[in-house]
Amino acid sequence: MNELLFVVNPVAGHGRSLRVFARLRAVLERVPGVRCVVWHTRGPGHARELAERAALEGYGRILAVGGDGTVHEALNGLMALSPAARGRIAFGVVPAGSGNDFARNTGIPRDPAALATLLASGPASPMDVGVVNGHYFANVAGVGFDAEVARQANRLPKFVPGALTYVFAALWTLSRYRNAAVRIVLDGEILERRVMLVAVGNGAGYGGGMRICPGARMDDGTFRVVVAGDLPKPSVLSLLPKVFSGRHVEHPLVEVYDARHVRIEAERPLAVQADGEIVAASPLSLEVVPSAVRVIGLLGRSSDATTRDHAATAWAPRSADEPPTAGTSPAPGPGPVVERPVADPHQDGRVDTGRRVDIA
Ligand SMILES: Nc1ncnc2c1ncn2[C@@H]1O[C@H](COP(=O)(O)OP(=O)(O)OP(=O)(O)O)[C@@H](O)[C@H]1O
Repeated sequence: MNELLFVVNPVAGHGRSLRVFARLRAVLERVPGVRCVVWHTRGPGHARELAERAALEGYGRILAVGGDGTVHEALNGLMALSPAARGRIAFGVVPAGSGNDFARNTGIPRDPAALATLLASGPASPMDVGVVNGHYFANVAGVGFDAEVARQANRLPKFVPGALTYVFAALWTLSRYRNAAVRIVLDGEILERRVMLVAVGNGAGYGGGMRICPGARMDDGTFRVVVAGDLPKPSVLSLLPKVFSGRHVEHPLVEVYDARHVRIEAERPLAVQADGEIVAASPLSLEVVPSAVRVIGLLGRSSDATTRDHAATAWAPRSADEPPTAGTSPAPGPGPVVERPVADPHQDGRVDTGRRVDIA
């Protein structure tokens, strides 16, 4: 019997998650040999506990039902396990939140029939996980304007729908935000800048489809770091819509780097967001845990394929022992599962030089 363990956040997506899950479950229950086990979260932080417990109880396919906050919590639960225990688990998401950027970044289909097939029997591939000041994240961690937007978005009334939450929060924050002087260390290379934000992407997007780190791949062992410099407010306003296509990186004050280890110090304490949750204040240290978990989805088919491919043409060549880049990966899509062991976050001590990526 193929047992799927669902960790359902009943309040995600402003309560939409229960309806989304009911539809999916109806499809799954018609699939021979599949059994759904459903655990509901009871409050903030509970998804973390449930995901860890599910793994310890031996469930092999663990699915978070909710948005990026639920994924973030469940992922942190899995990262509490040993690499060997994590390696036995296929983790996935049923997108039922407001933003659903993890689902977007991992190419999860919206159609319930396609999703049911993928969750029940689709391949699981190794995915990197980021860690910032001890908190694991799947998509993007950041400091500066974006973290302030996340803080405001989390405080907005729940009737504001989906991506609009972030647009409202961004406009509100813009009216009062001041850029900050920061020192950024990218794999040993130091940058000193006045910035609007620094976004460190394991995945490409956040905020309901904003491709803040276009070209980021969750399976390449590196972060894509976007440093948005001392942009005046009118430029921010004109750049905001471009973030949805990833074209903001063409602005001369926006720099893009690849790095595995990042440290950021700021002139004043800045809130740090990871997957849209405020997790710390600056200074912050981030590193990639390569192939940390196995995820169900089509990692090579993230929704920013066009921008990613555009960016990949300018990537610096890598040495033979490095993971494949976007430009050298095999064609994305279902196929043999690549079985690589999951990594121990404390064993990847490699330090490399941050690479500037010329996007324009
Ligand atoms: N039973 C519960 N009651 C109240 N809050 C909960 C419960 N279970 C989980 N939560 C909290 O709900 C919050 C929102 O969940 P989540 O982020 O998944 O949905 P969302 O905000 O709609 O989606 P997104 O993050 O993609 O915009 C999380 O921060 C989580 O801690």
